[in-house]
Amino acid sequence: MAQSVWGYDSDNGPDRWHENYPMAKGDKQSPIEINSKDVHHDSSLAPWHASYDPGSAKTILNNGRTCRVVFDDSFDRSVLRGGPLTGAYRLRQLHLHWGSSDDHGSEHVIDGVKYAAELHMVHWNPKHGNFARALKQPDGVAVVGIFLKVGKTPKPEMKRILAEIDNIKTKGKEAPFQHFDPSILFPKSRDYWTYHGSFTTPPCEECITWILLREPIEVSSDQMAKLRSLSKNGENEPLNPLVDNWRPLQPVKGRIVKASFK
Ligand SMILES: NS(=O)(=O)c1ccc(NCc2ccco2)cc1
Ligand SMILES: [Zn+2]
Repeated sequence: MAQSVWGYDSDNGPDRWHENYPMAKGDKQSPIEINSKDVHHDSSLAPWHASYDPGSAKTILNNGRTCRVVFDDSFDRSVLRGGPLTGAYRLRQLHLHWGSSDDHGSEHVIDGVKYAAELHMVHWNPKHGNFARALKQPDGVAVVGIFLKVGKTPKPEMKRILAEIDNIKTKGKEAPFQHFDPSILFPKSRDYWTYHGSFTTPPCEECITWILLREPIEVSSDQMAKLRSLSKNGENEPLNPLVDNWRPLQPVKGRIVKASFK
């Protein structure tokens, strides 16, 4: 019987990840709840800057666990700098986590508020040579997290990603996705929280400097429904909707969350 690959179902979900990925029980795991009363305003925190080359966008895929856009990270082509980071981190991919309804789906929770989805832009530190080595370092990876809040108006900048979903409905499907600058997805404000944590999926390595944007972007309920039309299953398998691909909250274990704003 093939070992059940990790996922979000009862037999392979977050409570069992530690069986194959021991880091899942570490003391710097993500996501966490951000409680504004416990946050430290750090006036020394610099603003962060993304300079992304739209030509670095390559493909969009459904891996059965999320929808992911992949970028060319073979040189410093699309990079994130500043904020809590030292040096330029290369953009490797972006993906999302979402719920089965609009009232939940984000991984991080802010003062008890769960958003409908959370978008992650994953960057790695080239001083470590490659992504595989970077994920073994505490300063190896930086993820910008953007919350998606359901409102009356659709987010136009999400339309290209959502339009591509019809071509990647089932697990393993991939399509070209070019000429895309993901910084169009950023909200107006650059305010952020930052803390040290982990991948929110296996291998759960504690290599991430999280940069969570305070201002959510607004999407429509129809746009969320489009995201939920993705399937976990492969083309000729029974329908298994790709929803609720979020990890539950993990223990903060004394970590300090810093805010760039008062
Ligand atoms: N949700 S997330 O932003 O923390 C995140 C980001 C990237 C990975 N990558 C997983 C991986 C590690 C080695 C190969 O592939 C996993 C999770
Ligand atoms: Zn993620």
